[in-house]
Amino acid sequence: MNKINIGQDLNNLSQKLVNYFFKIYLNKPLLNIALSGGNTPKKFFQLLSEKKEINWNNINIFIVDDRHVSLDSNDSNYNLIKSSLIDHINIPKENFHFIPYLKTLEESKEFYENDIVKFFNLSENEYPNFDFILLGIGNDGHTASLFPENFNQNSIEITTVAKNINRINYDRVSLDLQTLNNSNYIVFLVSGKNKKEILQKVLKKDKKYPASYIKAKKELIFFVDNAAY
Ligand SMILES: O=C1O[C@H](COP(=O)(O)O)[C@@H](O)[C@H](O)[C@H]1O
Repeated sequence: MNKINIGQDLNNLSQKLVNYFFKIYLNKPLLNIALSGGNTPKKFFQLLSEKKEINWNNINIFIVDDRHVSLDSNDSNYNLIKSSLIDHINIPKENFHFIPYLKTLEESKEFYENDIVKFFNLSENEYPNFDFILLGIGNDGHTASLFPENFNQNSIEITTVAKNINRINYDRVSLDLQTLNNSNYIVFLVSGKNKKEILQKVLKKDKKYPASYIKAKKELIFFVDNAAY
């Protein structure tokens, strides 16, 4: 049975999500989290940055996925998370782990994966265990950068790439399915009437869509507004 938390609108939903995140933080003030980009989480990031009770020294922030694009581009998830959250909180520079824009997509992927392996001190065949992951759902059922075209439910990689998919503007690097599913708390944040149809399909676990494969170790919860539900 899906856990769903409904908000009147995106503002109200984002505040509910801050409260949810804060409860997780109170239980475990040392957190390793991964955040998605896109438009939907901006309000959540702003409200989270205003939560003065959070000591960001004890939180490490990773990025769920990013486009292979310069970091100052408006299409960069790094840029979005930095400008709407990181720039407004007191967090040590080394606590923000992002996907660098290197010469090739493969180099960016390798750099990020090495960063994860080192940070979590992983042995071979181990996955990082994030405490909290924020995900979105695209209209095509993608989540992170796991699109119907590049998604492989049997992949054993920590990170993956979305490459040469004609309908998307940029190639991308992403946390892969096993990494996402090895996380404790996963939230899907979904807003707006254009997400209504795909949300119902993902809630019914329609296997055509990568978002339907997400499971969490402790809790998977959908934060949705009235328009999307
Ligand atoms: O492409 C992306 O879009 C999804 C969904 O974004 P949304 O604004 O429509 O919720 C996002 O989760 C992902 O990180 C991003 O790269």
